[in-house]
Amino acid sequence: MSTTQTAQLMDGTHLAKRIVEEAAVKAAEISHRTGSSPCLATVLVGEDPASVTYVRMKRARCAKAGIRSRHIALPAATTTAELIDTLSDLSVDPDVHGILLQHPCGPHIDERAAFEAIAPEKDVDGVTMHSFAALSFALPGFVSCTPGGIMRLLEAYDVDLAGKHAVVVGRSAILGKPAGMLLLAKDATVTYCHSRTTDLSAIVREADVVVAAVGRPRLIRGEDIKPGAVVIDAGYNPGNVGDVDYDTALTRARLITPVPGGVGPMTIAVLLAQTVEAAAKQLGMQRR
Ligand SMILES: Nc1nc2c(c(=O)[nH]1)N[C@@H](CN(C=O)c1ccc(C(=O)N[C@@H](CCC(=O)O)C(=O)O)cc1)CN2
Repeated sequence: MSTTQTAQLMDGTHLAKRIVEEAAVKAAEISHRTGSSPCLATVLVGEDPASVTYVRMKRARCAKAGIRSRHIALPAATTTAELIDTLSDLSVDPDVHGILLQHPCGPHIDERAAFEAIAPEKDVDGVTMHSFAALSFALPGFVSCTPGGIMRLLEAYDVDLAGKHAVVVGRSAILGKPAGMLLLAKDATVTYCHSRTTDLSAIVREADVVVAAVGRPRLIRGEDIKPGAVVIDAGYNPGNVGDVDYDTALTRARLITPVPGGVGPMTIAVLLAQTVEAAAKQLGMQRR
């Protein structure tokens, strides 16, 4: 096996920076024209260290872009009903334009019920059924942030998806499932793989585009990457290790997202862009 890198890296850090800069310009314009700056409410249940870090990163980037954030830290013992009350209050608060409920909330929480308490017009994280339905019908709406970021990366690197075989590994409601629907909307032929899939390797070997979105370090074997494929690694694992065996995949793929510096920064950039869009709409500056 050759150990020479053939893949071009898809630089999520660079593209995300550009998207955040654009969001900052729009946020300033909103503030100037309406006297009110966009505001994102971040809701965190418990103190899972990774979630604390992600929320901190989101708030720091909001601050840089001139987007206000209001943080609600709820104890780990919060019930589903209490969480729904908090999200319902934020949904009718005119000073809040976007709402983020950080996932995961803990095993005792009915996360689906909680997400549904977010008003669709404030669902800047694209997690409600309303947003998922809009995305599935290719209608305007907020997309789930990581899949939205993946699509922007594919577009930025001129990946033509029509007729391509896209294999999405993972079927979570906020990542795998919507990623597959967005790829389908671009005329890719989409195969979903999951924990009950038999012979994952055989399916991945047929993929022109692989989206790895399970959260299992190096699940996708580098040898299974078809030469010339596009590899999107959306796995979040401790220690910044992706779902793809990166070193080997690098020698076979045409394009690949690094971890870190690929899909992760794009997730936050899309969140900010959608928060600004939500604020513009709610403050009467644009129609969706
Ligand atoms: N409500 C949501 N919960 C979760 C989402 C989400 O989109 N909405 N996504 C993930 C985690 N996540 C954001 O919440 C996230 C993960 C990673 C990154 C990121 O930028 N990672 C960097 C590395 C970070 C580091 O150095 O520690 C990278 O990949 O370059 C951003 C967001 C689960 N929950």
